[in-house]
Amino acid sequence: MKSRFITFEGIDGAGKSTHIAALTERLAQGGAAVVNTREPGGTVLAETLRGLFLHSGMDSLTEALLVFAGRRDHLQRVIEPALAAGQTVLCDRFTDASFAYQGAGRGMDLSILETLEDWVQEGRQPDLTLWFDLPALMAAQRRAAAREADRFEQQDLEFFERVRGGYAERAAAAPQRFARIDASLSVPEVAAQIAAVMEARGW
Ligand SMILES: Nc1ncnc2c1ncn2[C@@H]1O[C@H](COP(=O)(O)OP(=O)(O)O)[C@@H](O)[C@H]1O
Ligand SMILES: Cc1cn([C@H]2C[C@H](O)[C@@H](COP(=O)(O)OP(=O)(O)O)O2)c(=O)[nH]c1=O
Repeated sequence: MKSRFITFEGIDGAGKSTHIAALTERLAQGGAAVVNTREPGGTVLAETLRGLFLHSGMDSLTEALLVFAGRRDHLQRVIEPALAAGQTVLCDRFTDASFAYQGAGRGMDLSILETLEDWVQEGRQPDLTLWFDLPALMAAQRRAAAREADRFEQQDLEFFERVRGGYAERAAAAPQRFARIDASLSVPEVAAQIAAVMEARGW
């Protein structure tokens, strides 16, 4: 079976988790072997780094080094073996998040992130990135209703609008890979957009 690497991106509270579950079921019904994973995290080592990343204060370069170290381990131990076995990998966040959060959000030099991306991924890119786009205010309202904020989620609306802009830049630079989903709509409407993207690819 043909492997597929699909990533889910967007600001916190955009609806990624909600739709990963639904897409997993849809793909599994179609006979795909689906691997669900996430970043930061996805391996024992990377989950340890995730704990540090989410809960300790640090500068943006340190954040990027931690998250790309975890990504390397995640690629080697989980993502590449699954793709080699013809499986479908659904990953909640990947490198676009580093460009959006550390780059656009925290102002880190994008050329350093590009270098890390080249070193760590050795050319590997997602086959499809579903970008859940919605205004920062709406995402904050959904988060507030749902859960307690972690270190990143406590940032202000301006930060999340910058992150959103970072995703928009990545999407413009890779229009074949990215599909923008209007995440401000209802859950069924968002699900319909995702289904249309998948159908357009024959998936
Ligand atoms: N389209 C939607 N409309 C309204 N609420 C939504 C929608 N999608 C998700 N939610 C709710 O918003 C909150 C954040 O969604 P979640 O899927 O956890 O986002 P993420 O994984 O992107 O942070 C959850 O309480 C979820 O039930
Ligand atoms: C993958 C990645 C995530 N992050 C941030 C985005 C999120 O705020 C946080 C991950 O938290 P997580 O709880 O996984 O996100 P979500 O709210 O979508 O469930 O880490 C980065 O800053 N850089 C990265 O490279």
